[in-house]
Amino acid sequence: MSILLEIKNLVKDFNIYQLHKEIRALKNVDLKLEEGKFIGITGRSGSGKSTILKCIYGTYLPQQGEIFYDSNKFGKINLAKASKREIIYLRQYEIGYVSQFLKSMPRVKASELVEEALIEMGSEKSYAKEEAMKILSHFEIDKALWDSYPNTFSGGEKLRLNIARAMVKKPRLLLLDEPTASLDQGSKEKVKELIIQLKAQGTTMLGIFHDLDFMKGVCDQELQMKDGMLSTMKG
Ligand SMILES: Nc1ncnc2c1ncn2[C@@H]1O[C@H](COP(=O)(O)OP(=O)(O)OP(=O)(O)O)[C@@H](O)[C@H]1O
Repeated sequence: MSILLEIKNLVKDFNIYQLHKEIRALKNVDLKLEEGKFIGITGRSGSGKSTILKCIYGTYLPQQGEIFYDSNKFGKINLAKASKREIIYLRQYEIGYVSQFLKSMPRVKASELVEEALIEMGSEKSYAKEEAMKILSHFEIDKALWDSYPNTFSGGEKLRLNIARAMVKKPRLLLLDEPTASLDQGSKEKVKELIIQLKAQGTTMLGIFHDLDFMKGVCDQELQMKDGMLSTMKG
């Protein structure tokens, strides 16, 4: 199996200027993710888990280290040094990110939000509509809501919509930032089913989960984050 993502010696500091303080959120993090595999990261709040994903997704720029991603379009690319244009391309076509928070757009209906994710990738409108309907049904988002604006949705509905939008694209690499944090057991199971399906279709995943039971059976490897360092789970 080939390596899809390789992180070497990643360091990320945050400067809190008002407090004249510097936080080292990531301390020499290394990670290797094989194509088609799913690595799960656990760890205490504030240990640096989200920061890793945000560095990969290009939201944060690390101070040191490399994030090699084997892109379809660009070949092996260091995401820590990629241009804005390259990051935008990769977000559109290859790398997905699901967090607990929905980035809804004003006056875009729930179904359109999902359809647009596919249209952006070049899908036909009719195909996008069909796929959007399938995934919204899978996540049991009430049909009455499909034509509504998500800013009025409940937290759980927003979250399920967010997951649907990222997963419908079947990205090559999917980053999951505690996507099930505030979901009930039934919705968590739906997410799990889709993760298993996506994996079977070849999506590689790196995810953060607090719920260790959820990770069982879906992750190929579990890593633990502690004080900005990543290690293999024991026991
Ligand atoms: N944008 C930022 N500016 C300043 N400090 C930040 C920023 N993002 C994260 N940090 C700090 O970096 C550290 C790691 O944060 P991170 O969000 O990666 O933790 P986490 O393990 O994902 O936590 P949680 O499980 O609570 O989401 C924390 O001390 C946090 O306060």
